Amino acid sequence: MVLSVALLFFAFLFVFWSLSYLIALLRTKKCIKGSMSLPPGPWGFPLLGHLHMLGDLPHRDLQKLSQKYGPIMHIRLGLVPAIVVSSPEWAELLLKTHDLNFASRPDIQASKCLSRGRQSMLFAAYGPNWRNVRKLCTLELLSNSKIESFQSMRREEVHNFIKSIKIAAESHSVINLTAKIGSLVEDMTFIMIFGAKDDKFNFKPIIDEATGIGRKSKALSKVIDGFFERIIDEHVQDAKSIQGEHRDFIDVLLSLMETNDTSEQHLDRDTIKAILLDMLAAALDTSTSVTEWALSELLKHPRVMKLVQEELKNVVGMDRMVEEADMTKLDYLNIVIKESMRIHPVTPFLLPRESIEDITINGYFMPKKSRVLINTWAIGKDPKVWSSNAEEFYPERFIGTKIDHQGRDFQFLPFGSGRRKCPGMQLGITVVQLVLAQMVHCFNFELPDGMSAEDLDMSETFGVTLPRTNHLLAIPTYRLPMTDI
Ligand code: HEM
Repeated sequence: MVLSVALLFFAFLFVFWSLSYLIALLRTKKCIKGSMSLPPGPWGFPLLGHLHMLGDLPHRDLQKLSQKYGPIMHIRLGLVPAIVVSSPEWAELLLKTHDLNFASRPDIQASKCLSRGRQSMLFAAYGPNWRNVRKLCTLELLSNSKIESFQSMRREEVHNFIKSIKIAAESHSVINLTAKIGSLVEDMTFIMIFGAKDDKFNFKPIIDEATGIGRKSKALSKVIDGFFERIIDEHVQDAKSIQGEHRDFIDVLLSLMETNDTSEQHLDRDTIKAILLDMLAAALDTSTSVTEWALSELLKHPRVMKLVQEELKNVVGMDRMVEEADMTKLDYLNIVIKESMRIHPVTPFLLPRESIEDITINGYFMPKKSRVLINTWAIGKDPKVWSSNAEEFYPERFIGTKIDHQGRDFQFLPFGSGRRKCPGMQLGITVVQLVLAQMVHCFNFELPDGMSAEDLDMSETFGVTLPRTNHLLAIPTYRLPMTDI
């Protein structure tokens, strides 16, 4: 009996294996017959595809493969066809010339946890729903004037953050800078979205679930839903007393729901909750990761740190703290942030895209519903693009170039490009510039246990974002003459 069940199982597996192999083969043959071929790529197993070639750091594995097979590759992630792009030229073809065809997102585990079943933006399929939510968020939540309206909140939070580090610095303590920055970004994000930072909810497990690290949990979704419901109810209650004032994102969304003047978008409580969850997921780890990497590079490169501090001394002076208005004058700090994002892109493949229709570009056939991975990490390290010192942290490479982060320069895409480009770019950059500038202006940093700059570990861990594997630890010393901050 046991034997026949086992036999049946293996027979089923064999038939399934053969069928999927045949389908893949027929599809490839059909392309070749029509004088189109799939982009080059390594030979893969029928069911597994090329998954066995991807380890803990798939952006590095795919970079190596692209050195052999070229800047456009075809691989399979199990049965899912995937197109891997590793050059600015191909990135431009997919994200600009044929942007519409590659503007969708696949239906993956992350989209079930975040974007609440694809109702919102981050992992939504391309279509009217995504377009409407994106328009609403861009105009009502992430516009320059909205970001500006939270300036005094950011100022106060960053001041308190500096004060707390200054107190720890008095006892020459080792500070966990990663945790500190993470908690500051979290506080500012919570205040902007929910109006308060004291009633925080730990969203980490749902992000872990989205990335496949955590366990699936219906109970967790219920708890988060309960948290959102309670906060929204409190805002509805408060609405009478604040008389049209918009203190945070929830106030804005509720007033739009009430007036229903959002043209095509019918805004209901479920969509509001989906938007809130997307905003949290997109804002928390991204700005933290960019800031911790930029600070790590500064600690690893004292020459560059010295130049940033000199610029701050000249532009801001030593008798006051940095203000957001100073940022346009901090040219060197800005190229330091660019250089850090080139070497440590927050999302090494952008967010996964999915092609909408079959398409042939430059003779290569790309089937519809292909996963599209733009390996910005590999593009950032390519000596053909960035010269032989591509691996080196050298901010001066940006001097005299017009390369910026807007998504028009395809060798540098920290916020993506095209229709799905990051709508929170301005907010993200504002937060990173302010936090980094303030920390470096107010403190000198020493590595713990007499560690030298060269010995600072720069390992990364792959997930939705690419943070440091080990938290950044350092001993700060307050460097401004003014004592009262
Ligand atoms: C420095 C910080 C940030 C970085 C480096 C960053 C980077 C990115 C990248 C690479 C993408 C994918 C783009 C693509 O597929 O072409 C993205 C998408 C997105 N980001 Fe950001 N981001 C940051 C901060 C933020 C913030 C603060 C918000 C909002 C509060 C935000 C909201 C979003 C959303 C909603 C999407 C999905 C857009 C869509 O699919 O239409 N991001 N971000």
